[in-house]
Amino acid sequence: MSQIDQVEPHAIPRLAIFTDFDGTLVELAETPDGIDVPVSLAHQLERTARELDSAFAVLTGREIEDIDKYLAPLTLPVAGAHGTQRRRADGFVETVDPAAVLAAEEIAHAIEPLIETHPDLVLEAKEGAVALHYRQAPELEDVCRHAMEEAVNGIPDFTLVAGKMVIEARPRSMSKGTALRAFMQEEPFLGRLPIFIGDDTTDEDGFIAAQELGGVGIKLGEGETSARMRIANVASVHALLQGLGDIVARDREYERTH
Ligand SMILES: O=P(O)(O)OC[C@H]1O[C@H](O[C@H]2O[C@H](CO)[C@@H](O)[C@H](O)[C@H]2O)[C@H](O)[C@@H](O)[C@@H]1O
Repeated sequence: MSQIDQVEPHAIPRLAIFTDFDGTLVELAETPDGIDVPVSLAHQLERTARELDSAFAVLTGREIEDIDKYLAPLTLPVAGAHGTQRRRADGFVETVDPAAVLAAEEIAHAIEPLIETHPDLVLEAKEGAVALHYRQAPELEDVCRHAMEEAVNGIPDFTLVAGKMVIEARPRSMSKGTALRAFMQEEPFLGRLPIFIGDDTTDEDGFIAAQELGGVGIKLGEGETSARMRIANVASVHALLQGLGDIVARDREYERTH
């Protein structure tokens, strides 16, 4: 037994951890499919989730099936497509609003001709959301914004959000904030203190929700934010998750042995 194991731990609040995916758990890449996801990531997240009694969820702009593909065989609670999709901790997948699915299809359809003209743009047609990426053609940012504005014009239930080299359309009523609040009303999140870690403007709703529920938002990198805390980079996020898991494990071990 090391010296630290003999020191009585301070009672830490029971935590619920929520994290963004791109730019937070994995480094950004030129294209959505180009990300490098180390095999060790799923192992690390599995361990952190286990220490937190599964009160660990990913809130992402990607679809749930995309996250599952990158973290297989791990299946976590996930809110996908900016809160449009949600898989609860008990594995139940909520039905996506059919009106949102149809509207997203309509928006994607309207953008297709632009992609044919500019093959460097990437269109992601998701269940209930649409992303138009211009990372490989930054000079087309305004063209993309105008095209997306026109595409959502006449769909009052949808709004646009600007992320990192991407313009996304999603239902107005859905966000990472609504998803975080929904998780927090359910086991095993209920009664815990929420922490949300993210890097982008699309994470702001999540920071605000976590903080309104008494928790903390942690912003990775620079830029204006509502988050009360900051973290430097993806490696630091991995270290933080590992460290929080270690603290909870140590508390549990201390209770077991004293
Ligand atoms: O909420 P997130 O998990 O951060 O997802 C936001 C979007 O991430 C992806 O796009 C971003 O990452 C790509 C890969 O690094 C990068 O090429 C792109 O420029 C970024 O915007 C994803 O493709 C989108 O569907 C997510 O909404």
